Amino acid sequence: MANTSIILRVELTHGQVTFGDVAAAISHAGGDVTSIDVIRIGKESSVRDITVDVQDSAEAQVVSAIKELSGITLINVSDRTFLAHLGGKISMSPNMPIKNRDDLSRVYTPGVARVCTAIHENPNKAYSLTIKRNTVAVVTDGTAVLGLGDIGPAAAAPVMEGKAMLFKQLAGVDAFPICLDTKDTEEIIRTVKAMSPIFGGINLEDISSPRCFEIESRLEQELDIPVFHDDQHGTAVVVMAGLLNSLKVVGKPIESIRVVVNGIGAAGVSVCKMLLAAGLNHLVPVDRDGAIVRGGSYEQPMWQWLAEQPQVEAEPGSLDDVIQGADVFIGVSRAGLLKVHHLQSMAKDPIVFAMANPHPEIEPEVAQPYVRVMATGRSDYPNQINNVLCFPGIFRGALDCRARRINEEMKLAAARAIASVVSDAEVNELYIIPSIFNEHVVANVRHAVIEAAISTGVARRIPPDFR
Ligand SMILES: NC(=O)c1ccc[n+]([C@@H]2O[C@H](COP(=O)([O-])OP(=O)(O)OC[C@H]3O[C@@H](n4cnc5c(N)ncnc54)[C@H](O)[C@@H]3O)[C@@H](O)[C@H]2O)c1
Ligand SMILES: O=C(O)C[C@H](O)C(=O)O
Ligand SMILES: [Mg+2]
Repeated sequence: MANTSIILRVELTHGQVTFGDVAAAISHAGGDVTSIDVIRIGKESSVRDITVDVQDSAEAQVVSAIKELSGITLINVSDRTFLAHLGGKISMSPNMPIKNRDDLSRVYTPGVARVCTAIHENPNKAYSLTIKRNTVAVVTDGTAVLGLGDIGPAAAAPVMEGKAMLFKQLAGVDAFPICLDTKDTEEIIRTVKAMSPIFGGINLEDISSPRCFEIESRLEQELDIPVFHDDQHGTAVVVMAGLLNSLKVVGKPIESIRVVVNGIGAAGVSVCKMLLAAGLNHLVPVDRDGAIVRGGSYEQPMWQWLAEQPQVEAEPGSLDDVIQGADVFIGVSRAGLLKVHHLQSMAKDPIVFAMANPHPEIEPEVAQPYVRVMATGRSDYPNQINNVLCFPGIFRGALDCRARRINEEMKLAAARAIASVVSDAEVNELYIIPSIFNEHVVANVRHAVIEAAISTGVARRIPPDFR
């Protein structure tokens, strides 16, 4: 169940109520007091900020429990998550101060003109003389934002800003959120191409399927910088990493397991492709109308591609049917679709990756008694399978070696690099995937990605540590 942290600003009238009464009321209503700040102490009353951890569902009870006490006035309730978003989460800052006319004439007219001319004469110099070498556009149209669906470009911005923060903090990449007010495939392609000169890479984010496949493949063909749809490949890379380690826990080889992937959209298609490339022999892709079966005929080209793969099962059925006997469930669909009776019908030692965000296909507390390995996309449970483990390091590597594209070899190398951060001695049910704060993740992914880029001939520069 999700926890929120709220701050209650209260005025307590001395002699009528004690702080102990307030703490007891909060605790009784399901909240957990984590800190108290005194804002003002007066003769008659005092004002305090009380920070309370509370489950989403109990927030209203905590607030009304406070209101019911006598001798206390609730001045304000603020939510720390909203406070963290005030004014946006990122900003731009110059690399040097402009202190005098001399500085001005170098960074701006007239000095800048010589630099412009140099780039005009040799466009490659854009990499050494502009932000292109380190800048990624995080592009969305707001049509598949987390599992919230088509909420539009403005509402998508907090996710894109969050991705930009993570790019910078984890990998030093300067990423910029671009939220486009169009859902038209051709217009998105045209716009991204038109703005590409300043960027060293394009991270497509939260664009719904099937348009995302066409947008990505066209941009990949038409641009000479890496284009990477994070929800497809970032997710597949991290799922692969988590699965490699989970299979060690349960002692099953990938060749013999049966995997159900629920939700064959952007993330699901790429997850299926990567599983097949890694040697999976029994795959059941499921979308809203049930299993996508071998030999079936589908309008959506990627579903049709799946229907032509020999490892995809031919037996039709709903999730209820096909989950029976499955070793692994991978959910990249919607909240709440997986039930306890599904888990009970799976093979021994079930592995469940319920990755819909922000609410998984099944809540971990509910699933835990029936599964051997449980993972979600969220940071507040163990085993966070989230594409944030991939995109910072993969772009760090691609930018450092000026890769033309991010190819399959680079993705597989990234998956193995993430998995290898957890050693065989460490791996267990609650630790199949490293934390995003593990300092080895980005470094290992970067290294593996550059190595793969060099060996497959897509690197246009050999970074100093590889010479
Ligand atoms: N943890 C992660 O790193 C991560 C990464 C990417 C996506 N996700 C999550 O996965 C989900 C899907 O993301 P996406 O980008 O692929 O979106 P998408 O819109 O491209 O795909 C979602 C798919 O789920 C299918 N679906 C809807 N209802 C279904 C049902 N009842 N049964 C089976 N399938 C159903 C849709 O038809 C669609 O094909 C979202 O919740 C997203 O937050 C998580
Ligand atoms: O944004 C995330 O947390 C992961 C993923 O990109 C998603 O769309 O859910
Ligand atoms: Mg996403």
